[in-house]
Amino acid sequence: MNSRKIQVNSVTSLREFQQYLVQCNNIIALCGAGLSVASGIPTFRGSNGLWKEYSQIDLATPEAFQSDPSLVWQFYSARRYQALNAKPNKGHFSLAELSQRLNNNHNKKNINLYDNLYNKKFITLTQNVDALSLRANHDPNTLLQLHGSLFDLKCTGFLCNYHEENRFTHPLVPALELSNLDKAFHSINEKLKKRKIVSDSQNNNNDIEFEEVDDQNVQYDPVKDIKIEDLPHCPKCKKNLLRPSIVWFGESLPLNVIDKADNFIEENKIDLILVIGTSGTVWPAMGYVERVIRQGGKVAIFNTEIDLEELKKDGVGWGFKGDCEKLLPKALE
Ligand SMILES: CC(C)NC(=O)[C@H](Cc1c[nH]c2ccccc12)NC(=O)[C@H](CCCC/N=C(/NCCC(=O)O)S[C@H]1O[C@H](COP(=O)(O)OP(=O)(O)OC[C@H]2O[C@@H](n3cnc4c(N)ncnc43)[C@H](O)[C@@H]2O)[C@@H](O)[C@H]1O)NC(=O)OCc1ccccc1
Repeated sequence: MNSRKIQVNSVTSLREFQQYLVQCNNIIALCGAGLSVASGIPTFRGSNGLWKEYSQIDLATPEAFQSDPSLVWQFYSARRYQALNAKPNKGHFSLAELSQRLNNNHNKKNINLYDNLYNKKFITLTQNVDALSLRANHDPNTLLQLHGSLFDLKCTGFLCNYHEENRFTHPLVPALELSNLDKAFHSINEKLKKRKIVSDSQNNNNDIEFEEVDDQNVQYDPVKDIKIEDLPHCPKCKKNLLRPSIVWFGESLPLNVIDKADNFIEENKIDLILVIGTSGTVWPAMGYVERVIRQGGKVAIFNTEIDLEELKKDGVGWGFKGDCEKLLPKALE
């Protein structure tokens, strides 16, 4: 197939993609928020996307945590609660099944012949922090959480390397108890809006009047101002705050994760990268697609929004337009 010919959503493209898939030896899946939409987790930039409501800078940076750990903890505690109450969807399960099938074929009896013959390798690079791929029983050795997880915690102390995986406790501390998720997100939004108004007025040095909102008829509880001592603290050094072990903007990805991904790409000629439910705006995550294309590998995009021009320009391979929860099981069967 000449690389310029782009196939989108046609039966032929699906068959052609599947014929190519079975010939591939080394495959990568790069996932974004679109993969978890069917599990009820909002995207970041979609219509009611998180970063639509709030700016990353206010909540997903070390500076934001430094200046207002109470607000940032309430934001991540609410997302943790949301992810805890979510369930993996068929999109997560089809990737997990592929990881179990391809990576464990050495010691399994019931594998079909060609899987073993071709000794295939598959890794998933997820930008999602909701741990739903793990809960879908994806092979943990080949699932790389590029941006960390809502369920990993680490100490903020420079000299303390404490970290824990905590997938079940909610709330982590009584002060982070939240009555209603939407209300919690709404109140965080209100607080940031107010803060923005204040900062805008200061910048344009005009003083502002806040018409006092009498809270009782406003259906949301204002963001709590949780005292530092009531926030999650490190049980080891007993001094410093714990923080979500999430990669915030301006922070490096986990080095062990970068190394594993780099080694996989350097040691294997990657035949195919599945780009699933991501807007491709965050780096260095998107750099992996470029590296596969540079290696001569093909790209298959699964997204509700497919920009054909972009596809044509890159001459990537395939674009499957639609909900990845429906597309992936069919494409990877
Ligand atoms: C915004 C962007 C321009 N900024 C960056 O990329 C920055 C800066 C930067 C670095 N290099 C650059 C190069 C160029 C430009 C900018 C940069 N990168 C960083 O800061 C990175 C760190 C980036 C990681 C930030 N953390 C996240 N998450 C954790 C937090 C949290 O979650 O709160 S990023 C976060 O946003 C990203 C959201 O993107 P998507 O997942 O794609 O979601 P989005 O909503 O955008 O799109 C959803 C898509 O799904 C589709 N969809 C919707 N429904 C469905 C459906 N049903 N089915 C299929 N598809 C669907 C939609 O159409 C859409 O396409 C994810 O990565 C997510 O993890 N760190 C760093 O560079 O550090 C340096 C360094 C290096 C060494 C040492 C010290 C420092």
